[in-house]
Amino acid sequence: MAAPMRGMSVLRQAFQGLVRPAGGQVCRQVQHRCYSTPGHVQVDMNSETGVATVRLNRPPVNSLNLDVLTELSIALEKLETDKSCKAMVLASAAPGIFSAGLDILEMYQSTPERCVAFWRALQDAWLNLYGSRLITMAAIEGHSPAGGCLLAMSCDYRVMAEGKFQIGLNETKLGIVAPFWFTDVMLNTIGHRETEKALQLGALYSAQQALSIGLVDKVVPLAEVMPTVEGELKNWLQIPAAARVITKTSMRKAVLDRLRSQKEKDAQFFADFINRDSVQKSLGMYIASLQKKKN
Ligand SMILES: CC/C=C/CC(=O)SCCNC(=O)CCNC(=O)[C@H](O)C(C)(C)COP(=O)(O)OP(=O)(O)OC[C@H]1O[C@@H](n2cnc3c(N)ncnc32)[C@H](O)[C@@H]1OP(=O)(O)O
Repeated sequence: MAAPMRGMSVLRQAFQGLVRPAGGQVCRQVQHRCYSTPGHVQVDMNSETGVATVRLNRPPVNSLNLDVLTELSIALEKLETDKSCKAMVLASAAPGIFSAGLDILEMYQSTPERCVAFWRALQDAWLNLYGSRLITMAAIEGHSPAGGCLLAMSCDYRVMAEGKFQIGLNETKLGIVAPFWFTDVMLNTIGHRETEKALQLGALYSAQQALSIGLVDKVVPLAEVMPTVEGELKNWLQIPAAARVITKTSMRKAVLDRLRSQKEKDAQFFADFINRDSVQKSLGMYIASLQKKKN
């Protein structure tokens, strides 16, 4: 095993294959390279097709805390610079869930410093995903509220499982406000009128409803989600990459630049907003309602 390089986190080095994380496995096969770490993001790179599958793996609900977001960001950075990688499928390793969104416990009774660090990690993960040169597809095999919906919307294409699962930006129901860049992504996905309704109501949609407003692109039985994504990828992979990337970049640049130009202000705003007494009270009540659901 290579010695860790100074100035580089062990986590980052592990993802770059320089060190083997304690207790983790780095396995390399002829066609698949899987970076399986004790962390919460699994990357399986198929070097024959150039398609990487990135699975969120933080059971029970893949809530996005500082660690998950940091790992996701690093995984995306690594794939971005891997010349053999052409496409990325974002999926979940936890059954019945894509992601429950941001970890509410990161926002409840946290310190302002932790809130800022957490928000920066979210900003970076999102900038890497929305700004990726890769073809990105979301395989939504379960619930996908709030931050989970943001991740899915930030991909180029979404396939969702039919049935009881829900997707949407439900922030207002928690007494919080979707940040401007969540709104921008939703505007780019479903248009102004639907976004106004969706955000004010904190709407969570069934897969069929999401399909009808263009929030997802295809709805299929659960077992068909991955095969459908793989089939769709074949179409996208046939398009000359440079032309596709320039088109994608030109359509997303304004939204990406809007956040890039005010990252620190946005992080500070989040920390101040989330620590307001009224917001903390709403979050406390929402957490209690999640607990009560079980009893
Ligand atoms: C300005 C900031 C913007 C914020 C954007 C956000 O992302 S805020 C997060 C919003 N997320 C939600 O509103 C989702 C809340 N969760 C649910 O509705 C359900 O958990 C879900 C996803 C439908 C899954 O239901 P299921 O019945 O399968 O699981 P259960 O509710 O029993 O949850 C299991 C345990 O996970 C805890 N949990 C759920 N969601 C979160 C979360 N987002 N953050 C932290 N923890 C979460 C839940 O409380 C359960 O915990 P337990 O200790 O087992 O009781």
